Amino acid sequence: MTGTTVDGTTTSGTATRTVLRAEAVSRVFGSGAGEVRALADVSLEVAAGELLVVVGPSGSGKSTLLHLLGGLDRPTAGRVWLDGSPDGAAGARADAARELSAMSEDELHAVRRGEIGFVFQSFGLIPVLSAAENVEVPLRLARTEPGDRARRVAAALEAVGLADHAGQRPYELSGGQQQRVGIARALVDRPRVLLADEPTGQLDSATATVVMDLVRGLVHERGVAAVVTTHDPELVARADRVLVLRDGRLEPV
Ligand SMILES: Nc1ncnc2c1ncn2[C@@H]1O[C@H](COP(=O)(O)OP(=O)(O)OP(=O)(O)O)[C@@H](O)[C@H]1O
Repeated sequence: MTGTTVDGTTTSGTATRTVLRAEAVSRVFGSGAGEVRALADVSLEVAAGELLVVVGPSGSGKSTLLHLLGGLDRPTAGRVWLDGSPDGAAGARADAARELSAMSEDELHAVRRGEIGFVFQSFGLIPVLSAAENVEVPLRLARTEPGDRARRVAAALEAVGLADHAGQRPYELSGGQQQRVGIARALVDRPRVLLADEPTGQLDSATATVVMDLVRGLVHERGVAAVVTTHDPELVARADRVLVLRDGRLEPV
């Protein structure tokens, strides 16, 4: 299994690098009368440095899509690829693509830990740990050397404007600050993909805008392929591209 990336091209012809790709992905929960088709035939691509925002009403399948893209769940049909296309489309090299949806649990675990950063609506911080210790968690799991860990945690907190709050615990921080810790934690191990499920859902609209601007800046600066779901129409303006989900299907753009 290679870690090589792929060079593709967008429809506009600008050279980009596709990092994440879903091909005709469907997810059905339950069976018989209780069957729920949460996603139906969804295809998308996300490029390095691109902020893709997915909007849609409650129950339209946004979380389900993010779970499939992040290898937290497997599609009932269709495939999810990291690093481009399986068939050489758009200039991609076939041998560079890795099918997330076909990986073993161990492989998925390694990919999730090393290549994908997750941000959650409820922040997901560990209450007894300081901001710095929370950010450090992925580096500890990756067995990063302590000196390097300290440097990278400091840089990540600096990047989200929280250098002066490193020692504070989550309950001593505002909601917006807690989510900035969540973003620092998601990015500290330099993932190539960032997946954020309603990251501003618990924030007031002014704070939500600040947090989304921060995500946008970091995604562009670091060349991360990002997918963010939201209900908030204000945040759509921050997207490089917007997809609309309705009843598990992508609406035509
Ligand atoms: N584990 C599950 N078992 C059964 N049904 C599920 C499961 N997860 C999601 N669903 C159903 O799939 C559909 C899509 O749910 P999903 O959580 O993806 O929507 P969403 O767009 O993220 O909603 P929200 O904006 O309210 O978070 C819903 O009908 C939901 O009830």
